[in-house]
Amino acid sequence: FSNQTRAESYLETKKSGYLTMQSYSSQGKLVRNGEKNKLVICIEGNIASGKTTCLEYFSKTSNIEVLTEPVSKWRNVRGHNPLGLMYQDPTRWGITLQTYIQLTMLDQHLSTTSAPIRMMERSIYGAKYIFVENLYRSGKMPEVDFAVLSEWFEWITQNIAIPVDLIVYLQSSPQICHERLKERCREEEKIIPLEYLEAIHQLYEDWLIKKTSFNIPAPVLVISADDDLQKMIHQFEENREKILSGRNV
Ligand SMILES: Nc1ncnc2c1ncn2[C@@H]1O[C@H](COP(=O)(O)OP(=O)(O)O)[C@@H](O)[C@H]1O
Ligand SMILES: O=c1ccn([C@H]2C[C@H](O)[C@@H](COP(=O)(O)O)O2)c(=O)[nH]1
Repeated sequence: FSNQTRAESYLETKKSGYLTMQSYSSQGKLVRNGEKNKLVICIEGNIASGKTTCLEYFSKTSNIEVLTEPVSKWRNVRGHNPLGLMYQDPTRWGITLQTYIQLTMLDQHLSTTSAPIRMMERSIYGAKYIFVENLYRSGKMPEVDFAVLSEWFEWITQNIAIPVDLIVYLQSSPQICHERLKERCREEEKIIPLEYLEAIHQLYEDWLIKKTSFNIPAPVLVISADDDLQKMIHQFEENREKILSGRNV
């Protein structure tokens, strides 16, 4: 079998219509059915930087489908709470949470939408390059767990097309995020110290501003996110054209 024939015969058997091999995938990756011409915008940023608030604002625009992070799944998978477990004991449960997050993010990237524009909260890339990386670098993820997660990530990104047209980076100071996080008062996050948000911030800056750490899958539009809600809405409006055209120029 050539790659294409093998994939097609597998998918014929699967009969899900979810993924298919199509000729326009020049790299021979599996691609989503019927999603070729749709724009994908990912909103990245620290915890409590205002991503959900941004998505909620744009959800009122017609022709946009908004996909918030499936945090409810991360807090309850068949009666278990991997998010809470990870914060209690990151060394033991980091891989459990991040494996599940990788799966749910992939599922969101591959889901089909009727709208021509899809706006997603974070991405499979952010989960790996920021959160997995942070667990590993801080010594809280054993090397074998990091290796297994990395193998999974590389297989997925090398074999499945996960197109992103624009990354909107909500750049915020860790202190402001910490204040907002405390106000939001999500039970599992009560133990998050400022240092954790500072580490996440640094990884985001290295990835999307300094561009020194990992591959960036799309152009980046930076929006300063420390302002109050009124000013944020003003900034969203100022950047509306760029965001919805999927271009940062
Ligand atoms: N610009 C803002 N100014 C003040 N509070 C904000 C602002 N944006 C969001 N919030 C509040 O901060 C908390 C975190 O915002 P949220 O949108 O949930 O962040 P994220 O999705 O990035 O974790 C929420 O309680 C939200 O109402
Ligand atoms: O890959 C990931 C993504 C997110 N998380 C954690 C961080 C927060 O506690 C929640 C939700 O993130 P928000 O930024 O508030 O949307 O999930 C993680 O540990 N790993």
